[in-house]
Amino acid sequence: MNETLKGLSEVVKQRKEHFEEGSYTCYLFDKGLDKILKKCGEECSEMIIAAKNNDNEELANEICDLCYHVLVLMAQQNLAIEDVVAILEQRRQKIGNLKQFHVSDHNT
Ligand SMILES: N=c1c2ncn([C@@H]3O[C@H](COP(=O)(O)OP(=O)(O)OP(=O)(O)O)[C@@H](O)[C@H]3O)c2ncn1[C@@H]1O[C@H](COP(=O)(O)O)[C@@H](O)[C@H]1O
Repeated sequence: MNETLKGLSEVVKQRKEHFEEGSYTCYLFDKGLDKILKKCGEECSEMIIAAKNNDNEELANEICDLCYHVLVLMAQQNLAIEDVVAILEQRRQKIGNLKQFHVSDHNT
């Protein structure tokens, strides 16, 4: 798993366990699920607009905002990043195998 995402996920989980003055993450946990969901929706819309405007610098920044808020959502719901990555990995292997199958199918 990517170290940056893993590190950020750890910080977010720590913020859920221990209050820290001035922490935006603590502010989100304090507000609760509705606020976190609202922020995920908002950041998702901003990502879409950045893509529509063909602004890749803005798009990258909005994707970062969205990833951060999704990590907060996962911590709020007690969903471990490892569990999400495991599903991605299963899909990667399954789809990789399917492609191999189709290629060998064509060659026979
Ligand atoms: N990656 C992020 C990150 N991305 C976005 N944001 C915050 O998300 C907010 C989104 O901006 P908006 O203008 O949409 O929202 P706002 O008007 O500030 O706030 P709302 O009232 O709308 O909630 C900003 O305040 C950003 O600072 C983040 N805040 C924190 N992190 C990471 O989380 C770590 C812990 O941060 P703290 O919890 O603040 O210590 C940091 O070191 C960073 O690595």
